[in-house]
Amino acid sequence: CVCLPSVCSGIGLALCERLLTEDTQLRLCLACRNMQRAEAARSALLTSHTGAHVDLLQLDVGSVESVLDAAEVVKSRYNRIDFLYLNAGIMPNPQVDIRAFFKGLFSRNVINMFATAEGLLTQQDRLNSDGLQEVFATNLFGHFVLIRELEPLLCQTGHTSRVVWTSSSNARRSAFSIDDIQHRKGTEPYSSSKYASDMLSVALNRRMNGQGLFSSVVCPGLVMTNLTYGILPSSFWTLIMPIMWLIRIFTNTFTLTPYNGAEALHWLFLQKPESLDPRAKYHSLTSGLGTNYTKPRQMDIDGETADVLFSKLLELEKVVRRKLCERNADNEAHQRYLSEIE
Ligand SMILES: NC(=O)C1=CN([C@@H]2O[C@H](COP(=O)(O)OP(=O)(O)OC[C@H]3O[C@@H](n4cnc5c(N)ncnc54)[C@H](OP(=O)(O)O)[C@@H]3O)[C@@H](O)[C@H]2O)C=CC1
Ligand SMILES: CC(C)CCC[C@@H](C)[C@H]1CC[C@H]2C3=C(CC[C@]12C)[C@@]1(C)CCC(=O)C[C@@H]1CC3
Repeated sequence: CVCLPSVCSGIGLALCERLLTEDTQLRLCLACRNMQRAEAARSALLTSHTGAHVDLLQLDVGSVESVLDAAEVVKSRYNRIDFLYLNAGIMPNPQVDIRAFFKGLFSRNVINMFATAEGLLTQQDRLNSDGLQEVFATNLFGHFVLIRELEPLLCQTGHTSRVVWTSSSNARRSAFSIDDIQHRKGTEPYSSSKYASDMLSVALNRRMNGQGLFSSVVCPGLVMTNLTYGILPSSFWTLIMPIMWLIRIFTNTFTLTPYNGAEALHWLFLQKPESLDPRAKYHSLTSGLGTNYTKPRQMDIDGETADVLFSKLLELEKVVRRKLCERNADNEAHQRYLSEIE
């Protein structure tokens, strides 16, 4: 079984198409927060792959309660998970620093700026219903809790299983602080959460390879999806498309289509886990002539800090679970009270 949160659109949906083309016998489980969109994604997949086995699962990865409920359903449906693609990601209220953009345009750093958006992007985050920073909760913590809950299906004797994170070239060490893992204080929660997911992948490999669980990180490049249409309107992107094709000659990170962006995710599916580098980020790249390929680059991560992050996430998980239990007990008490005064 291949479980994919979240694939209603963009890179995730393109990956599903590619996986089904690769192996018609796959059993896919699309985990999405919006079931209408999930149904639409399933119909689209079944139109191009008649007879494919595609299940749906309701999952809001930004809510711990939803993650716990979804994990129960998965455990009741499947005996084993071979691949868990952790693809859900948000970038709320993005702001492009126009001044920094023009300054960067005439600097030596220009290619790096286009590849990583370093110094260009900030976001405004908020608290979710669990009291967590929303970007951290969605891009990292929900996935962490999901892996923890699905451990029995992922770590089975005699089998290897894979966790694959859709990270970003925007993940930057300087945006992340081990003393503020949720990025409560900064203005780059997206970059921080993606760097944290890179670290978590390293920590998972350090802890779980012995139990047959292998984690990898992917960067899809710059892809036109709902996420990028949230940064600048689609009409703008369409207008500057010729410039983007031109930039692609200098940086192969402008993969642009979801199909191209899913290259490294697809490539990883075909690799033996033992042959992969636990500290590499696998980049989807597209050449000026439109050829897709995957290239690993070493991540700027130290293993000890990655272990500290893992421990902090375990601690936070405990706290959130306790809060959830208290909230449910309160709700039950309130329901009892309401029925008594009826
Ligand atoms: N586009 C790009 O240039 C790049 C994208 N990425 C990463 O790629 C991944 C996919 O993004 P992309 O395809 O571009 O953009 P999309 O917005 O198309 O895809 C994001 C997916 O995440 C889902 N999602 C968001 N929040 C939640 C949630 N709380 N629970 C469940 N699902 C959720 C969305 O579901 P819904 O349909 O309900 O909104 C959607 O299916 C993200 O992790 C992103 O950070 C990384 C680098 C570059
Ligand atoms: C002429 C145009 C190409 C001008 C566009 C400038 C910026 C809006 C973009 C330059 C680099 C881009 C980029 C991203 C968003 C848009 C840019 C900042 C991402 C941050 C999108 C999400 C990611 O995960 C990584 C991308 C890196 C590059």
